[in-house]
Amino acid sequence: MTQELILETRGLTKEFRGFTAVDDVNLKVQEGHIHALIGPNGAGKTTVFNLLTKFLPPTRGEILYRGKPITRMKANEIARLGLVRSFQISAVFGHMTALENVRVALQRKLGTSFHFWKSERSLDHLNDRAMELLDEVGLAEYADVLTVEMPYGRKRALEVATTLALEPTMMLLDEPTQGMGAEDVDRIVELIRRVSAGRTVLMVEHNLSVVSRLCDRITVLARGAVLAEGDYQEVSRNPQVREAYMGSEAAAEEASA
Ligand SMILES: Nc1ncnc2c1ncn2[C@@H]1O[C@H](COP(=O)(O)OP(=O)(O)OP(=O)(O)O)[C@@H](O)[C@H]1O
Repeated sequence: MTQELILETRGLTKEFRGFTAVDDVNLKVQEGHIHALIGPNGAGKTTVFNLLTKFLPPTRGEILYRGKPITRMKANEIARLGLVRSFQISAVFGHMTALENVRVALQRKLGTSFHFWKSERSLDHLNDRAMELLDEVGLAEYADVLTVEMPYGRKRALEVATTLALEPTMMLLDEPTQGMGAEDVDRIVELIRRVSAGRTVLMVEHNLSVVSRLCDRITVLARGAVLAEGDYQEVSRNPQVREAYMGSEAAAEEASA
């Protein structure tokens, strides 16, 4: 079996004024996997995600994509290499229809190619492709609906469609099921499974049932460092992982008491 790494971090560290939020993290994501980053509150998941997606510069360490350093590249540069962060809902335009939003994403991908705009047929082609992408995420019937009028779960699916427009090799998803009811969660799980075919996915996810259903490999962070790594069976049996989660639950209960 080939075990090609697509994304790797070496000694990734982020300090905020002396506080180490991410501490010497060596992450290895295998090509084709759905890989989850989990951990109790404050473990550093979001900070790692923001380092990988270039929202934050690391204090130390390296990020490699397909063996090449991307540590100092910008978000749009890594997107061109195929490493794409799913857009936030705030980046989807509410006053546009679902179809128009996907079209804008496709246009963004085409960017500078001026010749493209000269032909009526290319615009038709753009519409066809946008429709295909909507269909892929189960939103064909929402094509002409204004985004602002779409239910929350459907907006997240639209966000995935706009990400797919950039033809990612690897997708980075930040809590894709956050704030969703059970029905939407199931739909997004199926969607991620479907769009992960032929791709690699790295996701930060709080919902452990989602992680157990979807992920090939899981990295558990605690206090900024990697606490455990393995498949769901392995990490959920790990006593240190259980303790880290229980500790944080007890702390949360205490805080809300
Ligand atoms: N910009 C910042 N300045 C200072 N400290 C920060 C900053 N961002 C994050 N931190 C701290 O770094 C630690 C890790 O935060 P992070 O948000 O990455 O954790 P998380 O695992 O995503 O948590 P949660 O599950 O609660 O979202 C926390 O203690 C947080 O307070």
